[in-house]
Amino acid sequence: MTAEGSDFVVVANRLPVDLDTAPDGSRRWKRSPGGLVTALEPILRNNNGAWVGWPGVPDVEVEPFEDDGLELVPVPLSEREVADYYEGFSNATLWPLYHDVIVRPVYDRTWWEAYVEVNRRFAEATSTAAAQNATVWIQDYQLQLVPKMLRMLRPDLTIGFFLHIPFPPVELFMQMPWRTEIVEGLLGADLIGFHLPGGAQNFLYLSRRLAGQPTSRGNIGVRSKLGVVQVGFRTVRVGAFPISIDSGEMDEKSKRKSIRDRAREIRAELGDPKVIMLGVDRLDYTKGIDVRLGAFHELLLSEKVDPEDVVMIQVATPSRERVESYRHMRGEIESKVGRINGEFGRVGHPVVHYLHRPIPRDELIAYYVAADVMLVTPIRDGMNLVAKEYVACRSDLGGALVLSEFTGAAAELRQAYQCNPHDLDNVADAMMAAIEQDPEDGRRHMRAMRRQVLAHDVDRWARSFLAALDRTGEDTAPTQMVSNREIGQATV
Ligand SMILES: O=P(O)(O)OC[C@H]1O[C@H](O[C@H]2O[C@H](CO)[C@@H](O)[C@H](O)[C@H]2O)[C@H](O)[C@@H](O)[C@@H]1O
Ligand SMILES: Cc1cn([C@@H]2O[C@H](COP(=O)(O)OP(=O)(O)O)[C@@H](O)[C@H]2O)c(=O)[nH]c1=O
Repeated sequence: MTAEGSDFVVVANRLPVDLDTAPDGSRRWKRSPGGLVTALEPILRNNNGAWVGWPGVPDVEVEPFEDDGLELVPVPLSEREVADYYEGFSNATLWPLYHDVIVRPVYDRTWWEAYVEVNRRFAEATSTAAAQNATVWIQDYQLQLVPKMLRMLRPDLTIGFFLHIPFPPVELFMQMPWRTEIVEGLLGADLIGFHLPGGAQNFLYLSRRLAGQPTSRGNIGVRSKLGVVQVGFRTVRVGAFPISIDSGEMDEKSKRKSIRDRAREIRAELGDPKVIMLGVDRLDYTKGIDVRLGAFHELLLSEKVDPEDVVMIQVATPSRERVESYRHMRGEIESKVGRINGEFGRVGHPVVHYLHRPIPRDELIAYYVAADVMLVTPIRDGMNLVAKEYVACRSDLGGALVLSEFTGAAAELRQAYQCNPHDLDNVADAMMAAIEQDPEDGRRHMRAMRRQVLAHDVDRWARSFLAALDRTGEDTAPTQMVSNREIGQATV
């Protein structure tokens, strides 16, 4: 970053590095492996870029610093703010509300006040980091007020916002006591991106309804046919840009001899079962880990699968452990695993292998290569990158993907064994179909899914969003608009 600031700034709840504490108490920065970092890093480097975010631990004051050509701007959070803004409003209010109210959202004024205060701090840090006329890209539900706050501080900036989780329909969003503030906060951006056209369409409707702004008519497309909200003299674009992974890198890594050897070793360690089923998730109630365990249990009880032939590995990375609903769910899942193993396991041969820790990247790829059936059964998920990673790792065209219809990925991976996670029989049937798939059909399905994932990688996602953001300043032909007056004030 020059004294004048950076020309391209990414703003996210977390920095691309976390401040890690070693056992001896010393601290060092540890790079996060996430797809967002991989996608944006080259763009940031080539554009004199900066990243504004929280260092991942409370109560640390760190000055902005350069990391490998990238300017990092830490936003400190106190212990109280982590509790109220991150664990509270972000993950016990917004997260459940935006994921179909799977658990009941908590609406707490103190949390809301912390959310406003932290969003303001992010907006101020970004305002300082950005050069004149810079492009700023704000990420996700933790920072929905930043677009408006930042526009007030810096009207010269081009501002994009991307939501990584679903955007709920009016029937659910109207629960939110601060619903108008959130919609107006987002409308500070020039372009607002969602994974799916449905989320974008929900937002257009709520802009009309809550902010009283006229919006475009007609359906929003995928990376095309953007919607429009007219906010005074400003035109805000709304679009669908499904995120993806670095599929080329995953594909390349999965072909390495070391990974393939490790995959064989994993199968041997499991006692060479006929079928390995795999789940890889953060331990989150949205992910439907309980659903797949329940369906597997039914298949064992009905003797449709033999515990001598089929094993399941469930990786469940610790997540948001101080939030009550996460603690509760952990207990439920672990007792279900215990019950299945108690009923169907043998000494030294559990049927469900449960790992409650993060798995390093290369080991994860070896799991994907080893797994005959990948289980992705969320009740609701913005995208689900794990489903795409599995497909990217199957250059052998082996394996089968069981995929919930309620993930963003389901819109692209049509050849998966799709299922309704609310219908246990349907999930069990999809699991059976995947276990018993005809190898030639399996190869055909996998080939089609790989074509989709390899052609639409995370780089394409970032570029398509940024190209659309770049065009927001251009004059376009007038769009047919609809205002609140025309639709009337519908009730929830
Ligand atoms: O930062 P945490 O609280 O530990 O949570 C991790 C991230 O979880 C969420 O991921 C979402 O984004 C993915 C990529 O777009 C998408 O595939 C997935 O469906 C979403 O759940 C969250 O949105 C991130 O902000 C968190 O950092
Ligand atoms: C369990 C586990 C996961 N990963 C990596 O994390 C992301 C998860 O992304 P997804 O969209 O599926 O879901 P959330 O963002 O968590 O809601 C994916 O890239 C996984 O490979 C990991 O690296 N290590 C793990 O143990």
